Amino acid sequence: MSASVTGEKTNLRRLLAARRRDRTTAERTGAAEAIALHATALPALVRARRVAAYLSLPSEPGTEPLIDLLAGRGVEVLVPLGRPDRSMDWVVHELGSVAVGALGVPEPTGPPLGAGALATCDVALVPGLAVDHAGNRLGRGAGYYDRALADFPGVVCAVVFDDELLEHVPHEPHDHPVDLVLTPAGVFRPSRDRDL
Ligand SMILES: Nc1nc2c(c(=O)[nH]1)N(C=O)[C@@H](CNc1ccc(C(=O)N[C@@H](CCC(=O)O)C(=O)O)cc1)CN2
Ligand SMILES: Nc1ncnc2c1ncn2[C@@H]1O[C@H](COP(=O)(O)OP(=O)(O)OP(=O)(O)O)[C@@H](O)[C@H]1O
Repeated sequence: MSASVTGEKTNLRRLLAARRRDRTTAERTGAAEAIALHATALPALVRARRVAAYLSLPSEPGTEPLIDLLAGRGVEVLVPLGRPDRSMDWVVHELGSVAVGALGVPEPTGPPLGAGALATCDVALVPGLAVDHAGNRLGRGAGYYDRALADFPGVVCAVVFDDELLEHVPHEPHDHPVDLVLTPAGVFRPSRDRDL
């Protein structure tokens, strides 16, 4: 069963990546702004003192307006550094200190705090290619986030485009479900009970 789920994930990733390539700059810019707007009213983020975010790739819904908004409110924002062993380290996000890392992902250049810094965050904003109505998230297939979130005690919030909130996403036992989904259309609260 697991081998077929892995294959289903690969096929779905391909389809979603192709869809992302077709999005216009206007759609991406609009999505980034709308996501930040919805985040302003999200209680988990309003309460948060420290938030784990990520610096978006051009293909992803942009996180810059959201990070600026949080930082403007005095929230401390951490962003990840991918390590070769597929763990993530965390760095305090500061304007102007970003370089493109080995995976093509924008990465902070400040001092790393260690993998344990994630556990000190109230909310983790996580990238994904899709999320389903039960909160199952499809990532890039490297397992960075599933590994990091395995013992995360805070609120996990995925950020995706509207048409990436799907009825069903193939998932495996190691996949860490998300508590919330932010899309340009608003906030979605997955109901785990629907994954029957
Ligand atoms: N913005 C962002 N930062 C992130 C992640 C992510 O998905 N997005 N990660 C989540 O794990 C970690 C880095 N892991 C990654 C694993 C694979 C690829 C990858 O396959 N990149 C493609 C290009 C993807 C694109 O442009 O859309 C490639 O190199 O071909 C990238 C990052 C930590 N930081
Ligand atoms: N908690 C974990 N401990 C060890 N290995 C893990 C863990 N979670 C996932 N993996 C491994 O990582 C690989 C990729 O997993 P998966 O396809 O679910 O990634 P993904 O959810 O798409 O990626 P990401 O979590 O980075 O967004 C799999 O081989 C899986 O066994």
